[in-house]
Amino acid sequence: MEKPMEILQLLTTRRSEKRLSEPAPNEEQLKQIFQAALNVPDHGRLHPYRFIIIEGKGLNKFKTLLQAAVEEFELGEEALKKAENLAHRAPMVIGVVAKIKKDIPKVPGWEQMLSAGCATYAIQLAANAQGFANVWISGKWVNGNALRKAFSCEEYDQVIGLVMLGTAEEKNEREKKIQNIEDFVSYL
Ligand SMILES: Cc1cc2nc3c(=O)[nH]c(=O)nc-3n(C[C@H](O)[C@H](O)[C@H](O)COP(=O)(O)O)c2cc1C
Repeated sequence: MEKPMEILQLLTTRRSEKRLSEPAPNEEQLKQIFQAALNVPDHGRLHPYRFIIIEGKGLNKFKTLLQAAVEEFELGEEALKKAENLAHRAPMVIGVVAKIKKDIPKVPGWEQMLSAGCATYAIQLAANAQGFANVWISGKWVNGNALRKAFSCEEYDQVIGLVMLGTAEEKNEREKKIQNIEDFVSYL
């Protein structure tokens, strides 16, 4: 490990940012982000994740997919506005799909889902490490049929995240999240 203190600094101070503008990661920076995602713990080397990059004109298509989910689930006018805002909240979105195989006895679905979750977190950290801000969003629209189809989801797949990526408009200064480690950690 080259610079352990810097890594710890990132892990212990990371924060999400919801107000994001240009620039988003470029091709080289995205490669680093996906290399991080592809190196998470992965039982059976199943690579149970797929990533969909949404930027430029893709963001308009993304908006129609979110709006389709609002209609499909009858979420109402407010959700429609929320969908529109979400599609224009960041210059880039990475959709993360957990690719779940049901027929692998040694690696149940929950393990595959966790691997995909780790990959999503790795995307966030690798983006942070390169100076980009982000937030992991889900919402009811992740189950929308049109979105699932656009993300090439098969029957047991789950869209687990829409990672909004860009540059922080204003730095979100908040206190460290965990106040009392003792509330969460014990010895056997
Ligand atoms: C699986 C998952 C789904 C999430 N979905 C949403 C969401 O739809 N909307 C939202 O505002 N935050 C969502 N969050 C929480 C944010 O990503 C973020 O963690 C939260 O706002 C706390 O900020 P922090 O990461 O700076 O502590 C989700 C987090 C996870 C892990």
